[in-house]
Amino acid sequence: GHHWGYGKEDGPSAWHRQYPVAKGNRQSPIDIIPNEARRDSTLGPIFLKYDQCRSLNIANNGHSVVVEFDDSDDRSVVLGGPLDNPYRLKQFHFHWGGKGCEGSEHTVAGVGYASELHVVHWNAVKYKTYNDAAAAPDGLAVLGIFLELGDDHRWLHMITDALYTVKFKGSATDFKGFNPKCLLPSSLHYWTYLGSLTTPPLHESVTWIVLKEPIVVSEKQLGMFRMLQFNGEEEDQRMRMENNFRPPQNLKERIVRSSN
Ligand SMILES: CCN[C@H]1CN(CCOC)S(=O)(=O)c2sc(S(N)(=O)=O)cc21
Ligand SMILES: [Zn+2]
Repeated sequence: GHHWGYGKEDGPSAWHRQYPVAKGNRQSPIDIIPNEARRDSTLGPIFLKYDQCRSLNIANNGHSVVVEFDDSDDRSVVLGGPLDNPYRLKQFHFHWGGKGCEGSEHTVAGVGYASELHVVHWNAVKYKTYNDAAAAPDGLAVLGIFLELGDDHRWLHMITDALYTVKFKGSATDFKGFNPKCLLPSSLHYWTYLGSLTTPPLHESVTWIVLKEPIVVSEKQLGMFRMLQFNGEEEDQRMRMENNFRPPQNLKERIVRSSN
């Protein structure tokens, strides 16, 4: 059927037709205004237990490039902060702009970053399957990490070197031994709020944990993501994968909390 995308006809402003929750009360991303975030002393630090994580593959799903993990046990989890129990690492992926344009989904006081990394975790304590969790109000916890342009990132090449193997939608290749810990900034201070998936089906199932400190990558490294294509290898129309971000949505009756 007519699939959603990021173009003029099938992009974020059209998603509400097939996914009415797009106009819901806890949609993501949002513009985060630091001065209006509530500093909450009951908010403890987050802990990322990734040392036993097992990456499986890297894939192009026609919307982004995704690295998936073995989530058959609690070997790699995020816990603490706003979370009532550990959430299991499932995958990470990116959103980015066109050359020289902003491409993050969350913005900070109206300012976007070049890109945004999402590390997706699910509540396997309360839900039997990932699919169930993805549709439940406390089902997912996504860590958002901003990417700003500067020097080369010393570990991102492990991902950009693999991008040529997943150029087209529907391609996937083995990607073992990658630990997302190497993509974290030095500080784990964060903002947190209740939101949604930023792509269809836009389920309002995400506790967002957005790190305040960006990581730095080079324009050259980020440019490698733009070699990816939205289309499959067999499709005539070649569409460069870029600007795969949803703009900020209405905060409605929500508050953003800030870790200390
Ligand atoms: C292209 C499809 N993207 C989604 C696929 N999934 C949802 C459905 O799964 C059963 S998901 O849970 O892996 C996530 S997380 C995520 S974001 N940008 O908010 O972090 C988007 C999606
Ligand atoms: Zn995302």
